[in-house]
Amino acid sequence: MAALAIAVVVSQFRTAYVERELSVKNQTEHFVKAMEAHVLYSIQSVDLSLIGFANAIKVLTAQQRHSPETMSELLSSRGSSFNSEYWISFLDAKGNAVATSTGNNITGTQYGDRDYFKAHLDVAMRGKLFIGEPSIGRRSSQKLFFLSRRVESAKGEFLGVIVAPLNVSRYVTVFENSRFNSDISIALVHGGGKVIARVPNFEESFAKDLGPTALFDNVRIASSGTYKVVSSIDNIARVFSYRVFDNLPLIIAVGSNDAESARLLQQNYLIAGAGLIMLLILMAGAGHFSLRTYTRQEERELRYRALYAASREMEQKLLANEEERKKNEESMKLAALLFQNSGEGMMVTDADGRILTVNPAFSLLSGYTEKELIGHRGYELTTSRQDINFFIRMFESIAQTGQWEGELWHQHKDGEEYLVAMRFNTVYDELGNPFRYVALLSDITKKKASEELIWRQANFDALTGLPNRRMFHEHLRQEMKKTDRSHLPMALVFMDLDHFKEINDTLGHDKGDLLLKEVANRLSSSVRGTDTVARLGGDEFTIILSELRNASDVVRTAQEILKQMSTPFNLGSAGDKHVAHISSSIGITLYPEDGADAETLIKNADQAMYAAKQQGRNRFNYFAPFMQEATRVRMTLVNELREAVNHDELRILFQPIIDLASGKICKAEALVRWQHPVRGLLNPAEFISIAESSGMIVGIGDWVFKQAAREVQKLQALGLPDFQVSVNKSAWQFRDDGSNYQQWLDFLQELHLNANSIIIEVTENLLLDTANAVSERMLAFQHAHMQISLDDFGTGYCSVAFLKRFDIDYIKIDPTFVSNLSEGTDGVVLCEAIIAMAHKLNIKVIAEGIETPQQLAALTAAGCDLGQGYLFSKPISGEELEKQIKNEQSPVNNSLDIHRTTCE
Ligand SMILES: Nc1nc2c(ncn2[C@@H]2O[C@H](COP(=O)(O)OP(=O)(O)OP(=O)(O)O)[C@@H](O)[C@H]2O)c(=O)[nH]1
Repeated sequence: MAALAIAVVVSQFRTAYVERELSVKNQTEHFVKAMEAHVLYSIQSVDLSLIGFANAIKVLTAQQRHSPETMSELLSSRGSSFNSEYWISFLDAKGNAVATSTGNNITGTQYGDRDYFKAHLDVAMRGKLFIGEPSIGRRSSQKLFFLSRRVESAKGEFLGVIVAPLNVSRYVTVFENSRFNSDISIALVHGGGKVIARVPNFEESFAKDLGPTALFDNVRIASSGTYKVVSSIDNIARVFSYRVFDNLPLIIAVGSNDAESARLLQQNYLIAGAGLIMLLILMAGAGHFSLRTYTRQEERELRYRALYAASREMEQKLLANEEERKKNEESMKLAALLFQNSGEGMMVTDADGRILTVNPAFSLLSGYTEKELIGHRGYELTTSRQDINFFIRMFESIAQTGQWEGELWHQHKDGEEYLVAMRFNTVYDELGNPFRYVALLSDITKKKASEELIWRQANFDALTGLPNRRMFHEHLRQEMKKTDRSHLPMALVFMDLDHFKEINDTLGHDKGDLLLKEVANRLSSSVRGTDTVARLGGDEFTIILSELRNASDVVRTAQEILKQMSTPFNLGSAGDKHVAHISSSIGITLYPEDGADAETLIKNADQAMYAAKQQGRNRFNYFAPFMQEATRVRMTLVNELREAVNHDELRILFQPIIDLASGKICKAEALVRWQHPVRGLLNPAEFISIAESSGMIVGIGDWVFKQAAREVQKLQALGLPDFQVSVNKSAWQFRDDGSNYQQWLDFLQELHLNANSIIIEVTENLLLDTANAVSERMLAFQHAHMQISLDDFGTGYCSVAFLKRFDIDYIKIDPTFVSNLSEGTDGVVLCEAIIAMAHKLNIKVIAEGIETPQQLAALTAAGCDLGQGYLFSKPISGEELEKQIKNEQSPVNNSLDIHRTTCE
């Protein structure tokens, strides 16, 4: 039992001892934490002010930085954010005080010897907080320690130190209030060894060097810990817990005196040694002690818990603030980084618009260094392209909204002008007055140029530089609106060059381009500067004659354009003379008379132009409503003709050509007809021009050629191996790429026909118009041994030289000459002359439109070789032709009879 009792007592004693030790340790450790939290919190809030001021000073001019008034104003401007426990001073790069937030005059006081000033001379301190050793203030005589930061320019140049001396008494008060037990000591110690604040015995301990004490022996081993030592300050044995602040040269040490506990502990030992009798009492005493110890423990625990809760709260607050501080610091760093490294130019000016700082991108943009720009006004960089009103509007916007955004021209240091996109923002002070202006700029010269290029490409014709169709439509709508307001009429002139395709074909596309450019120039100079000349495409141009005061102006302009277009164009250079002759056809519509909307107006002008073409070109035409009807009819006909080709409504007829010497049919001209379902049989005059303008002529021409070839095959098979059929080939077919020429030859081969079974009939004008491409095609036909016949001879201006040049086989005297053939008239003389000339050139002559025996007689007398006309036969079907030829081959021959009768 005794053994048991002793074991219980020892165990109890041990438990109490361990508990006490643990509780003292816990208590000091928690104190340490709480105090550290408090100190950190206070330092952090001061440091935030330091960072803010360091950044503010950065953008000041040197003059402002050295001005005690300016600096004092700046430093005291945030007076509300700190109280008398600390103040903020700025020391210049030599350690001389410039100004302080208290407003006291400290200018010139030297602080160059202070540890914090010396520390900041080293660039390694950039962006770091330095805590200086505690000392007595040089002017305030207060017990202080110092928080400080290096101040640099944007380029990293050392400008001085911003320092916050902190009165340590604030810590003394806090520490004192936190002590619930006079045994407890709390000390904040600088990493260099000196005591910043300590309770108790603050006065004696301030700035005392603890470097050689047990505290630093322990600090050198670990950043936190607990040890027991007799204090060198008050000679009391304490359990000390300490902790070195993270990243700061500060240590907090809390000591707890456990003398009373030690005394009670000793009692326990005595009782344990008094013997068994006393065992129960001892046990009770131990219990009592235990109870008392517990009670005191509980008390302490409660106070500790309260303190711990407060410290946790403080810790959490601190953590939150620390996070905020870190965030602030981060965003400031980020802002500084952005400022330095941004590709966008940045400029900060003071409230008067004087440049305080610019970033490297701005220097790159402007060509000026920051140094060269500081003190100047932002607008000095702009060019005269902006007028005073531009700046007035800009300043108004800034004054009203604090912002401005827009584009303006700047001039680079080298003189070159560049366009910038600029955003202006105002930074206000606490009173809401503009404090700084921040401008962000980027060079958009190239972007603008390419946007402009895209815009030009979308709105202007690349060849002539005139507005294109799109731009024209826009102008037209605007002008129509103007007319609606002014009630002054407006005319739309639609001009299309005549036979421009032939310029391309004969002179080449490049010369065609040159001509179009020159046309654009001539048009522009034929109208007023306010009129719009546009190129719709190809050889189509439009002119808007706006706000016409006089109706005759339109006629005069149209006439001037006709004149300008028919004046020869010199398209060559000095050594290469190319003169092109052309003309134009013009259609005119008036707004609002001829159309209420742009589309109608253009469509009607086009119709009027088309009518001018139909009437023979080189003329102008006003739009008239009947043209709409004509257009409608034309469109219907185009559609019907398309159907006609598909529905086999085309017919081919043959008009016999008679050898006047023998009176026999030796050739025939193939003539196309359209068996219209409603209108009956139509002559080519009624649909060929439609076929040409719609491009259907090519297909129709091929079809005619094949029908003619098949017929020749049949006729030759009748025993006339030299029989020939002529087919008309329009200028359109020649203008076409001519690719079907080889197909025609292939087709003849398929039918086992010689190429000269077919005669190609062309008109005089084709020869006149052609030079290269068309003549090549003509020669190609001849090369393949097809013969060429020149239709309508005498109606045009074909010269003898052309006849030779194209090696023409036949000329056909136009029916107008033949109808004039009565004895003694000019007609006879003309026919005789044509025939004589043709024979001289080895060309045979076919007279067309012979209707009377007299005509036949005159032509035969003049030596004409061949003839066709109603006197012999109307155009007839292939079968009828075959029949006639068969008839001829029989003993009774009607044609010959006619011939004989006539000749007799
Ligand atoms: N050189 C050149 N030719 C072009 C250009 N654009 C279109 N053309 C040609 O211009 C010609 C326009 O022909 P059209 O107006 O249809 O006919 P045209 O020969 O003038 O005859 P009409 O208008 O009936 O008198 C076509 O041959 C086009 O290939 C261009 O930019 N340069």
